[in-house]
Amino acid sequence: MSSEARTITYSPSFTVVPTHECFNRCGYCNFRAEAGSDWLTPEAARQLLEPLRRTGVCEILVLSGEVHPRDRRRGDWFSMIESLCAVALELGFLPHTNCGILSFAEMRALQQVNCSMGLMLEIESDRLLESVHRHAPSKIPALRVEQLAWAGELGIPFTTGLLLGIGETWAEREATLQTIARLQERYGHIQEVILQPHRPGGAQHWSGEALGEAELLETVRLARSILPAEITLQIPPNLVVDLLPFLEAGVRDLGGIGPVDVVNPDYAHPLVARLRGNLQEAGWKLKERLPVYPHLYGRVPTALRQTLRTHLQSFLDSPILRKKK
Ligand SMILES: O=c1nc2n(C[C@H](O)[C@H](O)[C@H](O)CO)c3cc(O)ccc3cc-2c(=O)[nH]1
Ligand SMILES: C[C@H]1O[C@@H](n2cnc3c(N)ncnc32)[C@H](O)[C@@H]1O
Ligand code: MET
Ligand code: SF4
Repeated sequence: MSSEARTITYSPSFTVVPTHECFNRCGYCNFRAEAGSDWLTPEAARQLLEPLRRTGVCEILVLSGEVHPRDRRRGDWFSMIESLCAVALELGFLPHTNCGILSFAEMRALQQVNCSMGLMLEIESDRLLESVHRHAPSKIPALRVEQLAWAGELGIPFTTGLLLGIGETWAEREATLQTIARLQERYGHIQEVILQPHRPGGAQHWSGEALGEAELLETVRLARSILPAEITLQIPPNLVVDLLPFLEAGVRDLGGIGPVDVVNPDYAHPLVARLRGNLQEAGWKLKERLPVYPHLYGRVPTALRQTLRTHLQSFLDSPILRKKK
């Protein structure tokens, strides 16, 4: 393999949670809280983000619980997320938002203040609406497929993925991957697919077990055989013991790495320096990337382009990327 092929990327990121409040109750969720839990104000967001300037963080990952589209507080919830992204941008960061199901107008509005966005397809199976997704209307597969198509129509660089080990069959995994491949063929906006193994935490209702690594590895191989080559496969490094077999099977990205994984708070992210060292010993080079992949830079709103260029320049200037003399 050429040295170029032995590169694996990650995004230096920091996660901000507008609210843990969510009207869905996914059986596997360790993140959600009941209505009435705190919402983040733009002032609090500014205080949180200000100290992160010039620390190497590029991406602000906005991950949120959801307020029902027909709830009278939906407008306020949406405005909170929009202003949070605006604050992040103003401070020189690049937002990537995954706040669940959006109306077409909401998605278009968030596009203006995000360099990419995301929504996990999870598993395209109506059967799961009787188990883990029984109380989660946002997880109706047809709704989520429509969201991915809307993002495509709007030309938003997009991250999606599968949540694995939630009671799905191999046929359902395959069908989910095929749907993503079909959407990509039509719109070309999907930059990466996360293969997210279910990991149990203290707060979830459902008592399912963790997905085994051998099965995850098999799924990576399946994904690589179904998805077009321009879609990067991502595995969260804090949810597997040994990354190397996954890299051999075609994983080329580790996603956002920051102080905490708010979705799986019991699983600490590895330290980047340590990860870099371990990967280097195995012949892999760990490299920073922005929340948008290079072939989609052209789809980033013009108002965000200067910030994009600034971060790219700082990558080029950083000592670890400087060429050996
Ligand atoms: O640290 C995490 N980052 C998560 N991310 C962050 C992701 O790794 C990066 O934001 C993207 O690679 C963009 O840079 C998600 C992004 C999405 O669009 C959709 C789902 C996730 C899920 C997680 C997650 O569980 N934990
Ligand atoms: C943000 C994304 O996090 C994933 N997610 C939610 N709960 C868990 C869990 N216990 N283990 C792994 N991933 C999870 C879902 O796929 C969601 O879409
Ligand atoms: C912890 S999940 C955060 C994103 C959103 N609520 C979803 O499930 O798609
Ligand atoms: S996974 Fe997302 S949609 Fe489901 S309960 Fe948790 S926060 Fe809500």
